[in-house]
Amino acid sequence: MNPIALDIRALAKQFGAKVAVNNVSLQVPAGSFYGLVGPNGAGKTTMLSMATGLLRPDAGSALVNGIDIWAEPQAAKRTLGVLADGVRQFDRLTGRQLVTYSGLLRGMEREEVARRTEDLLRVMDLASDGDKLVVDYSAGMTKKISLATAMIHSPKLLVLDEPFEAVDPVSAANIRDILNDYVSFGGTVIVSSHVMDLVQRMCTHVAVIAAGVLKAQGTVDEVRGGKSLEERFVDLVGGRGTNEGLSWLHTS
Ligand SMILES: Nc1ncnc2c1ncn2[C@@H]1O[C@H](COP(=O)(O)OP(=O)(O)OP(=O)(O)O)[C@@H](O)[C@H]1O
Repeated sequence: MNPIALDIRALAKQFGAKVAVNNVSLQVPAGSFYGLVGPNGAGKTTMLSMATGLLRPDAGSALVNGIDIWAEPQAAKRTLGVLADGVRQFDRLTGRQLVTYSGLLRGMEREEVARRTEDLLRVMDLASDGDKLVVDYSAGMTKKISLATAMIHSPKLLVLDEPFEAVDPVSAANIRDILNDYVSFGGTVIVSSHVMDLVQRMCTHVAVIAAGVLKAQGTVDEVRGGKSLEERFVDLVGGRGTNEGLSWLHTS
């Protein structure tokens, strides 16, 4: 097994004059539960999109389990499951059809796909909505069905952009259990999140990114250095604003 599940090497991306990701290198150890945190617009989605073959970088490369995602996309993607942020699903399919389609697309046997699809619908608490069109799903249901499509082929590495956003607490706890179990049996998970408390409790490692630049990476304990992750995060990304607030919003 490659000791580095995701090796991000000097990735860079600019949109017009805006530098979204500025020469970021990051090593995600195999078997880790890796959190990626940063303020809004920090470049997390852009970096993960480049590292998973969704967005072509201006410079740099990314190796998934030792395979260059842009040089050998098919081989690299075989070992990878991705929950992308804001990418549209084929939402005229039902949830059951979408997960099934995702498994068949990966070249899996139909019977195995059917078995895993039912398992995934059950653990995502979507069994009774499996025959509903995805376009009619709520935001949280869409997130959960997208997660199911990312997991059906049992990849070695799961890259999940904001997997808990819009998901109810019971479903989130179920998903956390599944991911913990997956990691304890050798899988690697990368999650981006804004919830510091969750990352501190759930992850073994964390990277902090702000304004396209990597500010810190390491084990959660190394990065937080005796403080809470939230306090450390505020230190690293420049602290809280000291503006005067919105006095016109005070109604009395
Ligand atoms: N397709 C695009 N065209 C132009 N600018 C873009 C594009 N995608 C991202 N950006 C810009 O790049 C920067 C990084 O955006 P990105 O979505 O990667 O941030 P993020 O860390 O995922 O933010 P959030 O936590 O709010 O989801 C932002 O300034 C954003 O406006």
